[in-house]
Amino acid sequence: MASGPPSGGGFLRWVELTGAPDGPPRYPFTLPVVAALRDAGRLELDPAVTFLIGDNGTGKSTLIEAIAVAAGFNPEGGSRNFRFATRSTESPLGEHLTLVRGVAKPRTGFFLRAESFYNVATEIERLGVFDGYGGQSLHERSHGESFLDLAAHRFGPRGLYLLDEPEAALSVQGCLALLTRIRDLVDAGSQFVIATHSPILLASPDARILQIEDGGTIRSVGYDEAQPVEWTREFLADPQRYLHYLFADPA
Ligand SMILES: Nc1ncnc2c1ncn2[C@@H]1O[C@H](COP(=O)(O)OP(=O)(O)OP(=O)(O)O)[C@@H](O)[C@H]1O
Repeated sequence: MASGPPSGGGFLRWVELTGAPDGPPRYPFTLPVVAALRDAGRLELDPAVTFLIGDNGTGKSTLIEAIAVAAGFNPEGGSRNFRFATRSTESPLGEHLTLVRGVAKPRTGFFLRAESFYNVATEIERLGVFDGYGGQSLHERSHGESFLDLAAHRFGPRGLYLLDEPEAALSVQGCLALLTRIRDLVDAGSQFVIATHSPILLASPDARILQIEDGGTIRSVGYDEAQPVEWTREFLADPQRYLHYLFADPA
């Protein structure tokens, strides 16, 4: 591991929303977070690690997919060389985003979507490129093992990594392993943008945490005020009290 503070890659500096398709507004241009992005003018990214957090349905996947498409990744995930499509459901948001890039270019990169990772594993099998992924078909590994294989073997220095809920398959130990791997890759000049609900991943040192709030506003928050951290802490401090209220018969 390198000494000193993590530097990150700084490949993507910020994201701007420029325009919208003609005609009546449709998904994703109807999402409050998209309107908030337009009003804000730009979404500043950290040179090392940026998290997107927010409740279910606030638009984190939509945003990260659009950033991935604008950065040249396959909307279903994979490296920039992947061009397979099992079902075209990507939104047109990526075509309307402008990515303002830093001076350095990433040497490699990957877009990981937990929900379509099965299709990425199938594509890796079809291409027969197991060596870069730990030497074994990812279909022969558990869901969590395959995510960790990917991070350990396919992710490398000076990479741009866009991850959508990578914790979906991971145990607490798995999240801690990924946290360590992210830290090492940041020290080796990589940049991450990660949509997550995981209070463990959010502990990534010096990360920028962008929280999508009610009404779609995007606010930069500290670790302790990040919703997944605050609410998980409150629940774990007294689970019985929460269950009492949750299961109470409505009066
Ligand atoms: N292809 C689509 N067509 C229409 N609406 C969509 C489409 N995909 C997503 N949506 C809607 O857009 C909203 C944001 O979805 P998105 O998946 O981006 O949320 P999210 O913040 O990633 O949620 P989660 O935390 O549950 O993964 C949701 O209300 C969803 O129903």
